Amino acid sequence: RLFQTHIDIVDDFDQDLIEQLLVLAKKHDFMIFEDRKFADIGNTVKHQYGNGIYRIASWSDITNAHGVPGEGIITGLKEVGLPLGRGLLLLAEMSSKGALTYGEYTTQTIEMARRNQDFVMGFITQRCINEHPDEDFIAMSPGIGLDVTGDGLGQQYRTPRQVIVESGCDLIIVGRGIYGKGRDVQAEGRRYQEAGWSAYQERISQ
Ligand SMILES: O=C(O)c1cc(=O)[nH]c(=O)n1[C@@H]1O[C@H](COP(=O)(O)O)[C@@H](O)[C@H]1O
Repeated sequence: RLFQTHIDIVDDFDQDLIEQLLVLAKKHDFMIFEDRKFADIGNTVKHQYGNGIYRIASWSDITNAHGVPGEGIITGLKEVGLPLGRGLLLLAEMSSKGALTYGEYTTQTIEMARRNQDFVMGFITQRCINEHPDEDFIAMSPGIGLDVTGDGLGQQYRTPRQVIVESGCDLIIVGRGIYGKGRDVQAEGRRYQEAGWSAYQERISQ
């Protein structure tokens, strides 16, 4: 299980929040994924990842980055994250309408990951990326919804079955489908977990 954070939108952030999060992660056995989407040159992201108020690398097991600045972004993040045993996801394909993450951009992003397998563990993607028998990049997919197909701000939703069975992804990332306005968080959490698990079982039984 994975808990995704956007730490920079917490209004009352302090170090105690991190301490509490780490206690919960241990108690309930989940990993933490700060969805920071780094996108700057290696030297800058190195500091954004390791320093500042949030010190993301000190508590987040996984983070993610765009390939747009070139491979230096991975090298910079790796300098900080590898000694701490962290992992990186590259954004190969985004879920939003009109996203520019396709074609040659996506191809080159995947090649960057292949050259950095000591640190890049997978992708944010809408489909399975693995092509070679020895590749085991994890494919994590946001844009998951059982009840709606969009949010009016460009987000596009597919069902767990479409993403896991039809597109071969491994993990679904669900936000407002679980905690959206008026939703019963526990019931929705179970509903999405069950939908994801049954889709996964269908895929591996094929
Ligand atoms: O990197 C991400 O997690 C991400 C990539 C992407 O292409 N699309 C996308 O929606 N996300 C994130 O996934 C989550 C989706 O939230 P909901 O649309 O509420 O389910 C948000 O935290 C987004 O920032």
